[in-house]
Amino acid sequence: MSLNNQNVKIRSAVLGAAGYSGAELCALITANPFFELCYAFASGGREAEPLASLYPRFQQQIDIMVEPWSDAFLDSMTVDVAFLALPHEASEEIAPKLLAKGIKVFDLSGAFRLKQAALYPQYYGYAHQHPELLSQAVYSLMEWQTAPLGDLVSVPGCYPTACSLALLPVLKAGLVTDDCIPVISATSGVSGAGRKASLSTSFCEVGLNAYGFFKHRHRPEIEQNLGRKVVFTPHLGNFKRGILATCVVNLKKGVTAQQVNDAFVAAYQHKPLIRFSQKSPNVADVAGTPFCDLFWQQDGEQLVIMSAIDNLLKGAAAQAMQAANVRFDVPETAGLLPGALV
Ligand SMILES: NC(=O)C1=CN([C@@H]2O[C@H](COP(=O)(O)OP(=O)(O)OC[C@H]3O[C@@H](n4cnc5c(N)ncnc54)[C@H](OP(=O)(O)O)[C@@H]3O)[C@@H](O)[C@H]2O)C=CC1
Ligand SMILES: CC(=O)N[C@@H](CCC(=O)OP(=O)(O)O)C(=O)O
Repeated sequence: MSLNNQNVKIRSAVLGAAGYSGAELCALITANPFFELCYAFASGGREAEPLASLYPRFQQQIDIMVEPWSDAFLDSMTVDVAFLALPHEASEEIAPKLLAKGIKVFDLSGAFRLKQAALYPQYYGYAHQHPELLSQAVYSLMEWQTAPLGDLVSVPGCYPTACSLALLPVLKAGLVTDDCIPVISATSGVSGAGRKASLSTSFCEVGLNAYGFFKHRHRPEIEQNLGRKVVFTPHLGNFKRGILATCVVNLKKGVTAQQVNDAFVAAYQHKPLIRFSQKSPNVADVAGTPFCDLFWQQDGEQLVIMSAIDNLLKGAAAQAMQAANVRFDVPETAGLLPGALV
């Protein structure tokens, strides 16, 4: 389906619009001349409310009601695409119903990211109810995606986006030793945990701590992307948005700085949402933007790669928008550049 015509807008719904990444999506769709935000939904458990009342920064910018979701909308709403910014299990339940209605689905949760259903109980804590969809879902790390996106698009996780964009250039270029297990430490801002209240993410509790040692659900996703084992340790930091990932690998003997540089240039020279930093990237410089900032330092056979993204944008909503732009054959950065609405 090609709709490269601003008069025929791609009719869109956002489920989970009351949450952090869903609200960002509402803003990006509104800013995109090729898409029309037709519906915004929250869970069934609340009253309809303007998005601008849930997020006052959208006053006089986005005029849409956030409605309580019910399956009745499956029959009444007319849209081309639904963006799901829902808990994993809710996405898993709702996505097949939308697909059955002929609606393209871009899912921001982890429900369809892993190819092996057997990993879901271990890393997500539940057995997958629709394993048949895992092979159909196309994973949209767009800088590396070459296959067509299809009807069910699984948008990468925030940490896997930061880490995979950092590591894939040198891995794909064959510069890393075969037995190297990349070591990744990544710190996320608190919006990574979503808008719902919880003690561990409340203002007085958050400092800087690691969590999820070896067991975090993003570990198998990163390993699936890289094709090798990793040691992945996420951290929670006391800032609102952004992820800074530090990735360490061993290079093959004799790999030069020029070869490393060339690998990054070859991978990203035509990728508009990747920026090379001149010094260690700072989450403050990517917050509110759809960019991934990369920086690397080499000492002999050791390479450290730093990656910074906004977890809610390049790590979620902007990446979904980027994929939807490509899926519907409109400019890849429509609605994303020059700046996201924040
Ligand atoms: N936050 C982040 O940095 C990132 C998040 N993601 C993923 O995106 C998804 C959303 O995350 P986030 O925005 O943080 O989450 P939030 O907790 O901020 O928002 C979740 C939204 O989903 C709605 N919802 C919850 N359950 C249901 C249901 N059963 N049916 C319909 N709607 C429901 C909520 O409605 P209500 O408000 O009424 O409760 C809310 O609007 C998650 O899967 C997350 O893993 C992906 C990348 C990064
Ligand atoms: C700080 C924080 O809690 N971050 C979340 C990850 C963000 C997220 O929602 O995960 P997805 O990218 O898979 O959707 C976590 O560690 O579970």
